[in-house]
Amino acid sequence: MAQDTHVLDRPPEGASADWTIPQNWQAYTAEEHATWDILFERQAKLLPGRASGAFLKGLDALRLSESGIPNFEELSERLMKLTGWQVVAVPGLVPDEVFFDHMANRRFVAGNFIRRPDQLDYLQEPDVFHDVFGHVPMLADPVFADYLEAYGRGGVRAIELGALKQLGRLYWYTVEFGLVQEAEGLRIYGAGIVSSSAESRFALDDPSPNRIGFDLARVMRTEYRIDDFQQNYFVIPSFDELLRVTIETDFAPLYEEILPLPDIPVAEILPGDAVITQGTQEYARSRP
Ligand SMILES: C[C@H](O)[C@H](O)[C@H]1CNc2nc(N)[nH]c(=O)c2N1
Ligand SMILES: N[C@@H](Cc1ccccc1)C(=O)O
Ligand SMILES: [Fe+2]
Repeated sequence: MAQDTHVLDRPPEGASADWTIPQNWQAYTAEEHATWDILFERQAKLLPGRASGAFLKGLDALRLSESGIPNFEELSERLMKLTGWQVVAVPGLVPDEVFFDHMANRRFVAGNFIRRPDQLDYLQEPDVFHDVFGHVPMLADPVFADYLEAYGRGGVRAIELGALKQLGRLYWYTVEFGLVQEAEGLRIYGAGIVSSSAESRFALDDPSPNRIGFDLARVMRTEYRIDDFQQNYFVIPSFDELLRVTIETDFAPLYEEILPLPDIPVAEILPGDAVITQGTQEYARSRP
C-alpha cells in the first residue's frame, strides 16, 4: 500500500542512506504483538477460499501463523532460502527511487510500526501488518518473486522515461489490489485487499465494483483511488501470464503510445474490456 502522502526527501534521524532502520523487534510491547495476533486471526479465518493458493502457501511456508509481530531477521532467513528476497525495516514511505532500488535487489521494505488498536479496520500508511502479512507471503512464490524484482528494475527505467504514474498503476492494480482467476474461481493476491478484512469480502462478493480482465495498457491508463475500497479490480489469468507479459514487453514504446492519451476514469468500462463484472458502483455512490 502506498501513496507518497508525506514522503520526506532525506532519511530521517537514525535511518541509513538507503532509508533502512533496525526493526528493533525486542522493543515491541505486548499490546503491539496482540494487535498483530488480532489482525492475523481475523484474516486467517476469512482467507481460505478467498486468497490465492500462492498466498496461502507462502503464509504457511514462512510460518507467519506463529504469534506476534515477525522478527524480520528470522523471516528473511526463511524467505532468502525460498526466493532470495529479504525484508528490511523502514520508518514509513520512502522516495520512489529508493523503493525501486530495494526492490530491484530483492529487498522488500516494510514499516516496522503497527497500527493502534483503534485503527484495526483501516489506515492510510503501510504498517507492518499490511507490509508483512499483505505482501511478504507472495514473495515466497518464485514467479511472483521474479515479477517484483523486474518491477523494481522497471521502476528505475520508468523514472527516466517520465512514466512513473503509469508504472505506479501497474503496481496498484496487481501487487496491491490484484485478483487472479483460479480453477475454483476468483482469488485475491493484492496486499491491499488481503490485509483488510472488509475489502477481502468486498473485492470478491460485492456487486458494486467492476472486475475486468487484465490488459497492460488499459491498467497503465486507469486512475485509482487511495482512500476507500476500489471501484475497479483487474483479474490476471495466472502469475505466469503476468510475469510473461510484463517481462517480455518493452515498456518504452508502450509509454510513448499511452502517455499522450487521456487517463481512464476509475469506474469507466470501455468497449474493448473483457468484463467479468459490470459493477453497480452502489457502494461508491453511498459514500459521502
Ligand atoms: C513508487 C511506488 O509507486 C509507491 O508509491 C512506493 C512509494 N514509496 C513507498 N514506500 C514504502 N515504505 N512502501 C511502499 O509501498 C511505497 N510505495
Ligand atoms: N518490461 C518493463 C520492465 C518491467 C518488468 C516487470 C514488471 C514491470 C516492469 C520495461 O521495459 O520497463
Ligand atoms: Fe502495499
